[in-house]
Formats: sequence, C-alpha cells, structure tokens
Amino acid sequence: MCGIICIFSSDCRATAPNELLNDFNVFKENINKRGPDSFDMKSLSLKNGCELIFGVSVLWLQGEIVTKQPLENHRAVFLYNGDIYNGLNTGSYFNSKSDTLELFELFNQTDDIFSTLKNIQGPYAFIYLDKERDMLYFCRDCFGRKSLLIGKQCEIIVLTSVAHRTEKYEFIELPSIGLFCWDLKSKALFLYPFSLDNANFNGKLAELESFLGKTISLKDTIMNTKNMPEYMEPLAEQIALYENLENMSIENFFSVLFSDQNWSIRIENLEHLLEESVKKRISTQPNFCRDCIKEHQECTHSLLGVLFSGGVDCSILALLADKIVEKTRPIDLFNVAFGEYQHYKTPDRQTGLETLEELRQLCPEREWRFFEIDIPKDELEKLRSDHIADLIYPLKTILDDSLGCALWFASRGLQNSTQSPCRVLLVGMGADELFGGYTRHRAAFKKKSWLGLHTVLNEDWENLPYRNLARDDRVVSDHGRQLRMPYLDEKLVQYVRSLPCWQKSYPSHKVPQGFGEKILLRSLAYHIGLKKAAVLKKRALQFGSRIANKNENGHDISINLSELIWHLGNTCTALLEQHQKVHSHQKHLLW
Ligand SMILES: Nc1ncnc2c1ncn2[C@@H]1O[C@H](COP(=O)(O)OP(=O)(O)OP(=O)(O)O)[C@@H](O)[C@H]1O
Ligand SMILES: NC(=O)CC[C@H](N)C(=O)O
Repeated sequence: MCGIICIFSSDCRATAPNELLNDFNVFKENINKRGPDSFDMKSLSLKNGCELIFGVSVLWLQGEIVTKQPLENHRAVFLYNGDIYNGLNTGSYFNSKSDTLELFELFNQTDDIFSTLKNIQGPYAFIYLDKERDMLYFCRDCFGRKSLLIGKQCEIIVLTSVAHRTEKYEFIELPSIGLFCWDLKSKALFLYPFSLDNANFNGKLAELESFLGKTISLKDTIMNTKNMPEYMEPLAEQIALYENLENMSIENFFSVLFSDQNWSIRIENLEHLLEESVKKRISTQPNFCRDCIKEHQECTHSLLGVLFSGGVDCSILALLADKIVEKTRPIDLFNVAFGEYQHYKTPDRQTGLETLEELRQLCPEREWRFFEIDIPKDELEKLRSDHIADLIYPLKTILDDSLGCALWFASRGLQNSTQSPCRVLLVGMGADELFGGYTRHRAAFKKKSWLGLHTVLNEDWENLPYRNLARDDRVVSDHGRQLRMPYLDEKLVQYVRSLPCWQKSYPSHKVPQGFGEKILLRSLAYHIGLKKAAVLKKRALQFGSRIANKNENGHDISINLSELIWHLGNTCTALLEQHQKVHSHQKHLLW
C-alpha cells in the first residue's frame, strides 16, 4: 500500500515554505511505513506563489520494476495509492507496466480526467496536480477502499493517507463522493460527484464544507449510476423452496437448494466472479516475498496471507486461493486472539483451527501456515496508545478502537518471533453487507419481512464507504502490506447487488442461525467443500477475537482514542495521572 501526502497553503502568500516543510516532516514517518520499496518527495512553487510539497512511499505491486513516485512531467504531478487490476491497456492481471504509469498517461492524454475515472475499477486514492491550470485534483474510489484524510490548520491544507493526533491540525476522512478539484488560482473548490443518488451525499458534502469553512460547487456527475435496486416481491417458487428447508439436516438443507436450477445457476455465477476476483487480487504482485524482494531473489516463501477467523467469508477466500497459488508456496492464515494469563482460547481461535482442518483435508498438498497471534493485554495497551490510536485517527469510537487494534495485530502476522513475509492480505470484508449476514438483517426481516431486509441492505450498502474501510486500510498498511477485499470487486458487487434480497439472504427464525443469513454465499461454501464452515454462525471480529467487551456500546467515544485526553495528557502530568486511573478502571471493565 502506498502512502501519499500533499501539503499546501490555500492562501498562497501567507505561509513560509519552511513551515510547510516542518509540518510535512511531522507526518512523514507514518507515510513512510506504508511503502517499504521507495520514498520520494518533491516541492513545487506555482507562478502565483503557491507552494506545495508532495511525498510518496511505494509498496511495489505492479510493473516489472518499482514505479517510484511522485511522478512528474511538464504537465502534472501524480501521487497514487491503488490497485487497478485489469491492465488498462493490456487486459492481463500482472502488467509489465504498473497501473501508476498507465493511469498517469491516461490522465495526461485528456483534459477531462473525470471521464477517465468511469473506466477504472479497483481501489484507489490519488492526488493529481495539473501544473498548466494550477488545478489540484484528489479522489477516493466510490467504495472508499483506500484512505485519504484532509486536514487543516488555518490556511494550510494537508491531504494524506494517514495522519496522527496533533495539537496543530484537525483531520477528517475525505468523503468518497466524487472527484474534488481545488483551483489554486481562484481558491474555489469543486466536486464532480460519482452519483447524487445516495442518501448520505448531502450530509457528507455539508460536513466537508463546514470543516473547511468553504463552499463546494457541484459539477456534472461522472458515473450517474443508479445505486439502489427497486424492491421486488419474492417469487412464490422461492418462498416454497425456503419452506422446504425447515428442520433439515445440513446435507438435506443444501441439496434442497441445489435441486432448484436457478439457485444452482446463481451459485455458478457467484463462484466464477469470486474466483476471478480472488485471482486478480493474488496474481497482481511481484513474485518475491518481502524478505527476498530487496535482492530480487527467487523464492518459494509465502506471498499471500488471509486474515482468518475460520468463519465462512474468509474460509471461502482461503479455499479459492488454493486453486491459484503455486503448490510450492505456503499460504499464511492469520488468526488473532486477545487475552490474559496465556489464555487465548477465543471463539475465533476455535473456529480457525476447525476450519484449518477442513482446508487441510480438502487441499492436502498445500502447506497452510496457521499463525496463532496471541496478544496479551499489556502489549495491546502499550501499542494502542503509543501508535495504533494515531492510525485509527480521526475515527474515535469504541468500535473503531477494537476493530482497528484487532486488525493491526492480525495483519502484523507475528507469532512469537516468526513473522510472515507476505505482502498481500485477503480479508472477507463486504460479504455481510452484500449477502445480508448481520444480526440487524435478521431483526429487520423479523419486523418487516422482505421489504425490511431490502431496506436495511440498501442502507448498509450506502453507509459502507463511510464506515470502516479507510480505517482498515490505514492500520493494515502500517505493516507495508496490501489489504485486498475480494468481495468488494466491482463486477461481483454489480452481480450480487442486482439480485433481489430474497435470492441471497433468508434471515428467518424458521431455520437455525448460521444457515439462512448469507444463504447464497453459504451455499457456495458448501458447494466447494466447506461443509462445516458453511454453517458457522456469524461472529464479529471484535467479539470473536475477544478484544471487545459486549457490555460496552461500540458507538460511544473511546477513551483510549480521545484526543482531548491525549492533548491534556501531553501538557499536564496531574491530569495524565487522573486519566490513567480512569483508564485502568476501564481496562478492568474491558477484561
Ligand atoms: N480473529 C480474527 N483473526 C484474523 N482475522 C479475522 C478475525 N476475525 C475476523 N477476521 C477477518 O475479518 C473479516 C471480517 O470478519 P467477519 O467476522 O465479518 O467475517 P468472517 O469471520 O469471515 O465470517 P462471518 O462474518 O460469517 O463471521 C474476516 O473475513 C476475516 O478476514
Ligand atoms: N501499492 C500502491 O498503491 C502502489 C501503486 C501501484 N499499484 C504499484 O504497484 O506501484
């Protein structure tokens, strides 16, 4: 994952270049960690006196050699963090030319970079300065898979993949609602929206306007996609099929479903799309692990890790990965557990080990390296306050705290003194939103039947770009690894979103929990051989790993992440001591 940063003064004459550089250096350290393969920076003065400083650290994943950034030519400067998988020109997964170069060329060939975005699929965040027009463009993809924060302090603006808590700056996540364009001459800010058909659009726009104290003028939309499928009443045949599932053994449950021809076709479609998605996410990387890449030394070490709870979403990914990764390489499975006194028998550790057995039986030739990542409470406390809280920033709830920390430790991939050398990590995020796997889907179905489920699924989908993904990108990238989310592949999303809710989820109390939610995905799991994992009950990461306490409200502000406490802590020892008392009380509650 690359780290990108651009710092400039929105009021050209008001800031000394030295001040910009000092501030740039403050953010540099966290940016640096995101890309171990190169770091470079560039300073630029525009004719109108505006100073800009750019910096990029690169995690090389595409192209025969590392593409160093920032890229610059007579026309533009380009900073890019992303993964455009289908070679924009070649159509192959692993391009001899990197996506960075291809995108830069495409942008340079046109006066209309907005239309270019229409043809781009994959996660990205970028900053592009058109030097001829003094226009600064910046954008995150429409699912919000890559992080880009916007920060300000008086007239200084920072765009960065990651920041940290500082007394000087305030940051928010740049909303992934379209392409922004800052006219550095007129100081006007424009937005080319991806789509206006999103319930969150106006709120997110207003939030950014109020943060910047600036009006944002809207241009034409560039995608204009209809986001929300219309509600369709379920077909009688489908209801009859579901009624046949009651009181069935696991085997009979799935054979009833597969006896329906349309169901089987949907499984085939889904299998094909997911396999393609996994394939591009595994194959798009150089053939070296992180230890051997420096010397370009051929190796058979593992190139792929899966964040692995043993639950259905990630287990499908692991099994599909086996079809793609050479048999001579291991696949690393990372399973994180939090505990005390050497006690790490968490629910996810149990399911992780059980599904590992299933994988070993299904793929006996593969070396599956199961990393038991055990995190004692003092290590969690220390690293959270010293470091991880900055990566989670500017998010601040208890849920952000638990999920952010759990993912940071999981993706570090360290068991005792053995650390995985893989550079790419697969994760099952997005499956619950797409296929209807959350408890709230069950509740909505109970209350308002199919229409209730349809409504909640749509709400979840609309919220997805603003919830966790940017935070997850920030914490995982800190280890110089790329987080890839096969369920959030555009083609797969388009297919699953086009299905009415009753063709993918049946969160009814008439079938046991763990059977009906995400029923289409579970059918795929069963079909490819994961007979046990297919019907495991959903367990959220924070509870499955035991980092969180069920009695806390995840939406409350986390005292561990609170900036106020942090600022006070930095300046006033007495208050810090008091904070520690509160903190230890909270620790007591937490464990
Ligand atoms: N304890 C864990 N250790 C490592 N990674 C985990 C752990 N728990 C969850 N994950 C990762 O986070 C993703 C999201 O978690 P989530 O619980 O939603 O999915 P799941 O465990 O695969 O399946 P299910 O949603 O059915 O429980 C998982 O797909 C997995 O990649
Ligand atoms: N990891 C990144 O975002 C780097 C950009 C590009 N995909 C490359 O591999 O060079």
